[in-house]
Amino acid sequence: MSDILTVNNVNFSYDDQPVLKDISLSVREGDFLGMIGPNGSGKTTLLKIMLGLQTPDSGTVELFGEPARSFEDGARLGYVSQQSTESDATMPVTVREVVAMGRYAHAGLRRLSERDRDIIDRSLTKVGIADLKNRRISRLSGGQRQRAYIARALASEADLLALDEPTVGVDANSVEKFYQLLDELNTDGITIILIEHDIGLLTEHATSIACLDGELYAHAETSKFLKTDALERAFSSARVLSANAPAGGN
Ligand SMILES: Nc1ncnc2c1ncn2[C@@H]1O[C@H](COP(=O)(O)OP(=O)(O)OP(=O)(O)O)[C@@H](O)[C@H]1O
Repeated sequence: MSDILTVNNVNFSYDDQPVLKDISLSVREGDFLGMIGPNGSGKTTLLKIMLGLQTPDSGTVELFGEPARSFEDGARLGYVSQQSTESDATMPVTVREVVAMGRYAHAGLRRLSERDRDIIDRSLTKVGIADLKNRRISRLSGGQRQRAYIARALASEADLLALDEPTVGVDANSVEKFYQLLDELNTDGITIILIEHDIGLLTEHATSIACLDGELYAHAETSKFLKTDALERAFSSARVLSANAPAGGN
């Protein structure tokens, strides 16, 4: 399998506050990469840089062989950001309309075709919320809403799905079902990058794990990662880049 995303020597600061230091890693087609690290360790920032949504101070990122910042085929990417930051969560649109937005990445301004509508319906069914399609997105639970955003990515026929702590506030039973869905999508060939604080879930589902706290402590296949001391170092040591970094915040 070839690399679809490469990060080379990336550094990033917010104002004068260093957040990422000399990060290099690659993601191969078909990977299920889990990213873990303490609060405020730079995971969300790195994910945004990987997707070309934020520009590093130095270093390069290539997405599907192109510089990530100028990558234009948004339909190939599905990004499910932290729940609170989704702006359409409060808009008066139905679940089906949100999912249809993924299809407009292909259809542009033309009317949706029979095939487009079929793909939208299949995406809703795949994530298990077909029965909620006429409900307003704002009336869904957090877990249901995350599924709607994944359906939107499926409708755009994304090759890469990036999720930032998608199951925060979701009950344990639904978390397990959610991860089963991710496993299925990964088996279907979709590459997944996911930020998750639960190492147990990553051990069970991710094919590789990256641990960071400003710098990258380790990135390896899951079984090899578990033999490293990366988690211990990242979660027990003082902050590498700044002892005063505030926790959390996005
Ligand atoms: N827009 C911003 N402006 C200034 N500082 C920011 C901004 N966004 C994040 N930060 C800071 O950058 C650091 C890394 O934040 P980031 O959200 O990438 O970490 P994270 O590992 O995803 O955290 P969490 O696990 O808490 O979600 C934190 O110290 C955070 O306070």
